[in-house]
Amino acid sequence: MVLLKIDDLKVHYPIRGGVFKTISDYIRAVDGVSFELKEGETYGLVGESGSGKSTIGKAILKLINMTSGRIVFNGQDLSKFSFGQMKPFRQDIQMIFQDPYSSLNPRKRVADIIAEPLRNYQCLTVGEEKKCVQNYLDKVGLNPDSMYKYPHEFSGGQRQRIGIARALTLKPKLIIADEPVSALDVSVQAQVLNFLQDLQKEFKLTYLFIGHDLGVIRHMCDKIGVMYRGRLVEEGISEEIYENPQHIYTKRLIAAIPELNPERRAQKTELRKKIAKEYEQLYPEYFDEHGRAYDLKSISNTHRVAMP
Ligand SMILES: Nc1ncnc2c1ncn2[C@@H]1O[C@H](COP(=O)(O)OP(=O)(O)OP(=O)(O)O)[C@@H](O)[C@H]1O
Repeated sequence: MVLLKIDDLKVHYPIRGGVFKTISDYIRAVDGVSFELKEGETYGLVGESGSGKSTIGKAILKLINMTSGRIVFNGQDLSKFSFGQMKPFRQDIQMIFQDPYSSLNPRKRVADIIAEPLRNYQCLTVGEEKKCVQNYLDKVGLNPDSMYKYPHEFSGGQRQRIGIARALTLKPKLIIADEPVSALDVSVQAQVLNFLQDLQKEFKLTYLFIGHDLGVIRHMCDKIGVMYRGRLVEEGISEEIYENPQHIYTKRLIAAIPELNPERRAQKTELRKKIAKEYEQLYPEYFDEHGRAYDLKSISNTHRVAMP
């Protein structure tokens, strides 16, 4: 069964510009993206920084307003609802954020951080709430007695587990994991990824997994959608995308994965150079006069459209 269907989603952010510094332009952060996500599946959205991945996650939760398109979750068209009307659906859709250092309120104890969603949606007694928090701490592999500690008393990986526990308390159907391991040490990344897979089986979760590391995405996802400058340029079964990439940007992503085998390393470096050249020829407007690629987040000129 299809749990989430995104249909021709557009999110254009107004930006200030022009002589009078009024809002005159838009950044087409997401520009006509469609894909669907089946129950129990993990769908990976991959793409370079600024390609619009997080914007899709935020639009699903109505944290930002979409410009046009449809987002259908569990048979309900979310695009019709206001931020307030989304409340019942927020139980079913939770988000895990990229940075475990800034996504947890440093002034709140872990018990309050994890219990916050419960307090918004359920009326539990103090005892029930405590039991629930301890249960979820245990589920994410943390000591239940640590519920009275503050976030700074935990490591990055442990903090991400606290964020995961918070996301799980309302028993969601869909979890949007926005680069959940990119801020973590490589040694901790694998632990958290495997742990997310275990939770998926236990809680029958569906993941929309956002990332830019194709190695991680391949490990986690059944299907991959490759985002490029606000558009979905390629989509397919993970292995197929990996074995036979079609779009030049997907080829670049795959060529960027480090090669451990010393014999194949030289081959890969050559391939990387060849693809870089092909890319530059296809998109000369994305490079400066020295052949350096522009940073998408800082210029975004290619996203701009004049206001009608
Ligand atoms: N609130 C905002 N106002 C204006 N522009 C924004 C806003 N948020 C994002 N953008 C722009 O929209 C584009 C897409 O941003 P987004 O954060 O969705 O990309 P991303 O692929 O998730 O990047 P990253 O991997 O770095 O998180 C970028 O050009 C960004 O600068």
